[in-house]
Amino acid sequence: MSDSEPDLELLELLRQHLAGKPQKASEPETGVLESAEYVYNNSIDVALDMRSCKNAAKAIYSQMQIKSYSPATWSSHELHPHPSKGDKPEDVVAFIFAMDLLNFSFWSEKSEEERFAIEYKGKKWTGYWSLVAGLQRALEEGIPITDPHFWQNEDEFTIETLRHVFRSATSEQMPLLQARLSCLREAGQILYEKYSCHPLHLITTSRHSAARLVNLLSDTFPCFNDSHFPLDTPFTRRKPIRLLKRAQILVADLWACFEGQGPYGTFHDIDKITMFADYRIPQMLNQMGCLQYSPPLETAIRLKRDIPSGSNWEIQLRACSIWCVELIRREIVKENPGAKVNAILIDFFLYDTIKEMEEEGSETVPHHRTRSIWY
Ligand SMILES: Nc1nc2c(c(CN[C@H]3C=C[C@H](O)[C@@H]3O)cn2[C@@H]2O[C@H](COP(=O)(O)O)[C@@H](O)[C@H]2O)c(=O)[nH]1
Repeated sequence: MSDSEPDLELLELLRQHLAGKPQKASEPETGVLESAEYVYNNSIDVALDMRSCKNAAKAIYSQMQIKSYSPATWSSHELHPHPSKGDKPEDVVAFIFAMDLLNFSFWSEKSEEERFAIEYKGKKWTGYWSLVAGLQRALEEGIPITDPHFWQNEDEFTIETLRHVFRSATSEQMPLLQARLSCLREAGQILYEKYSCHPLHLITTSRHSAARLVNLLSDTFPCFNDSHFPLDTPFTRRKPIRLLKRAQILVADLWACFEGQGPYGTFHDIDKITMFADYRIPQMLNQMGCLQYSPPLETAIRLKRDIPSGSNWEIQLRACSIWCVELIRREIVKENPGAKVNAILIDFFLYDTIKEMEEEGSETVPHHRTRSIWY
């Protein structure tokens, strides 16, 4: 956490101490939506087309209804663990924590046949699903890849172990393998020091607040702290731009997996979670006409040029996408009072839809190329 940011937990404790009695401390906020709106209001390379957003809201909501999108959609994916599939809840929590520590940067410039892929259950899995398949396969092979004790064991858990866990069915290896090892090592050390070596204790510390858990993750684990002071940028604000993609998707995965219930899925403020700023949703929003690029940015994306992590373009792409999904969400709720829709379910729908389009080969503009551990 940067020095200029107040420690929300400390502020809460201070308030209660000064009051001499526990009082309802102000509910924590993640600051992501505020960051997104700020960047949107200062963007010159990314804009939102309001008519397309309005049309998208109608189309998205009707499709979500037809496909009955709900938190249960999460466990319907064959690779995701779930108590109904015989997995112990505590093991599911450990799986989701390990998965979202590593849930980044699977894109490849190779062809569909040559790109990094994991063979599991008789299928070749690519992208995000290669991560899930690799973790499931490792567990079946008796490698405790979701156990923070194992992550700290420098003799047993080496780069070779991780290479084996994510061994590819093609000549291309999983990207950023060393960075993934560092994420697990760091998280294992911090969990050991502060949370009795299990992510369960992080969740109980958050007292069923999604925002507090997101802040806890980004304040405690540097590899979850997806905040940036944009580089060459007109943004003059003092505070970092908070996007917190993997911290937020971790909370969302817990909420969706446990369907908003029980000790690990109940979050009274789950609607504070925004869309997860990755490389797929901006692509889908652009495909729907909602997100518009300046000519130089459009050219860079179409030519698949590297767009550096933390750069002005990249921050605008990700933050404006968060704001775009927020406007779509507001439009859906305005047109359908009482609709059971939040940014998480809209996001899940958009991700699944762009993946179907990728499968059908109907993407028209590529996703942007940024190689980073943040998404
Ligand atoms: N915003 C957003 N980003 C998501 C997901 C998911 C998968 N979530 C599942 C859970 C419930 C849903 O129904 C999904 O089936 C992965 N990603 C991100 O995308 C990138 C991987 O892309 P590709 O290489 O093409 O697979 C990478 O940054 C990864 O972190 C999502 O839902 N939303």
